[in-house]
Amino acid sequence: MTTVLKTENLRRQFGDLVAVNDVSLELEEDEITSIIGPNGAGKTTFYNLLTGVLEPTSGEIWLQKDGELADITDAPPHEVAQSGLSRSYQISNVFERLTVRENVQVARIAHEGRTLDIRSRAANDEQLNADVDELLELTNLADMAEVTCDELSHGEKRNVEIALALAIEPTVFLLDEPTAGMNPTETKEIVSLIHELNEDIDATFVVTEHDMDVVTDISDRIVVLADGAVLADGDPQAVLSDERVTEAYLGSEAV
Ligand SMILES: Nc1ncnc2c1ncn2[C@@H]1O[C@H](COP(=O)(O)OP(=O)(O)OP(=O)(O)O)[C@@H](O)[C@H]1O
Repeated sequence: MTTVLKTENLRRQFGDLVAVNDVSLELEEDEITSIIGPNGAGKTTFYNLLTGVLEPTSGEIWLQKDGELADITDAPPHEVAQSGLSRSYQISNVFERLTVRENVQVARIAHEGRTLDIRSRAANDEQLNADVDELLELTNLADMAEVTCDELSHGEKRNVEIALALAIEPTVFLLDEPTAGMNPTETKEIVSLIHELNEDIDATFVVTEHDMDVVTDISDRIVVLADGAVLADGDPQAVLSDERVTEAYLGSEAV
């Protein structure tokens, strides 16, 4: 097994409150890991640390790049993304007035713009179009490529957000509550898309999700955070039948 993302004693305090408490995790290539926990457990803070949105109080973050783990602890968000850690937000992040295709093109150009000069960009338009077509196919958006995003349903927009996150060719893909605000049909569709993507692309998925049916369906591994620390970690059945996990959720809202 190859470790693609590693945290070592990762900690974040807000004053005296320890939101993430010395979390050490190693995430393995090609696995879907769900990070769950009751409200206030530290999931969002942990994600914000991984993506460079927040600076850790202490500890380290390592991401696989070119076959080696690189220290990204102090990298700002754009550098973290450029290094291969991509995040799809639960809050809609698309340009409403652009078509689906244009949105994906913009994301792809923004990614390539960091690595190619203008002359080679122009020469690479064909490649760009091929890459965009592939991203649209992967995310089941080929049929609605020319539709402007303000005409899409909530579920369809989520697919666009996923396409945008995939445009940077991530090594690790963080999905932040992918089914939030979705109806049962949309939820089913996004779950099957996650399964398909896991087969089709070479990325490791990390998911935070409140819907436990979804968590059970998609996860190879579940990590439970409680009070900022890892309470349980491992095989979904074992973790979900762990009494400590049930207790952690007692008294908090249902997951
Ligand atoms: N910017 C902040 N300033 C102060 N306290 C914060 C801040 N952000 C988070 N916290 C606190 O840190 C703890 C962890 O919060 P966090 O949002 O990471 O949990 P969560 O697991 O994502 O919760 P939820 O499932 O409700 O979104 C909570 O006690 C929260 O109040």
